[in-house]
Amino acid sequence: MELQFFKYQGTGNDFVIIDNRQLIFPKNNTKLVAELCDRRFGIGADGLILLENDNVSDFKMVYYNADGAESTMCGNGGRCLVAFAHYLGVIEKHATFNAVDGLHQATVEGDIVNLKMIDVDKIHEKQNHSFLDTGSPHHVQLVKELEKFDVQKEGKKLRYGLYGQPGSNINFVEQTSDNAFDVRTYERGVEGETFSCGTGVTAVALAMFESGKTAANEVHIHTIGGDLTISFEKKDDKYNNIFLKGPAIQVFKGTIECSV
Ligand SMILES: N[C@@H](CCC[C@H](N)C(=O)O)C(=O)O
Repeated sequence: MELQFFKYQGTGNDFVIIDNRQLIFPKNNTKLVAELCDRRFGIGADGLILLENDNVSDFKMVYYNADGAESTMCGNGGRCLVAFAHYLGVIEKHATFNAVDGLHQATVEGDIVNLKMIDVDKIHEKQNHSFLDTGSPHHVQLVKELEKFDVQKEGKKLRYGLYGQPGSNINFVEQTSDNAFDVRTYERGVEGETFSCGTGVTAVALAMFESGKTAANEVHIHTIGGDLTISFEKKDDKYNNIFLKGPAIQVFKGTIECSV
């Protein structure tokens, strides 16, 4: 079978995207998803996303990690899918779409996609880290000398050691100013460091606000792959109107022969 695909990246978090409105993609074929995401034997990506029709919104997002398993929400992937929907003409400037964690709204302006994330009502504050769910589970930990930090080794240890199954994504953070942080993320399902993680930087912004490290409700995050801005409101101990904003770019498109 010849499959048409598109490759997108959002601050270096990269995705294979497939227009599955005609339900052409074999959705239970974990091996195929992993092969397409393989950086040596496939197209190469941190994850694969299907754009599908939806009854109540502009489209539906189906997200798979690079290991081939369907997973929870992907913030950068959501932003890339909005850019793809815009490219296809499915949406104009505004979008409402359904994802595994519920309905999301987004706007597109040039290469910039601003995506509304789910509300967050619980942040677990521990001795040296926080844990919260921003659509996907995230461990947030401040470290010194982030640039030199062994994200792969320490991330893997915590991902399995502290969280077992189903595990968690692990974010290591260094504060750079009143309202800015550098972040490096170990992503479960990729089982390694990615260049950026959208639900991860969202978790960092909220955790840093909750613990008093910042008083700003617009936080700037620098990742290996680029810069993202997170804005939010806190009302009655609950975070709402959370937005994740940054670039989402089509890198290339093509076709690939695959056995299904
Ligand atoms: N890169 C994503 C997060 C993708 C999901 C994650 N790997 C998981 O399985 O929890 C993002 O931008 O949010």
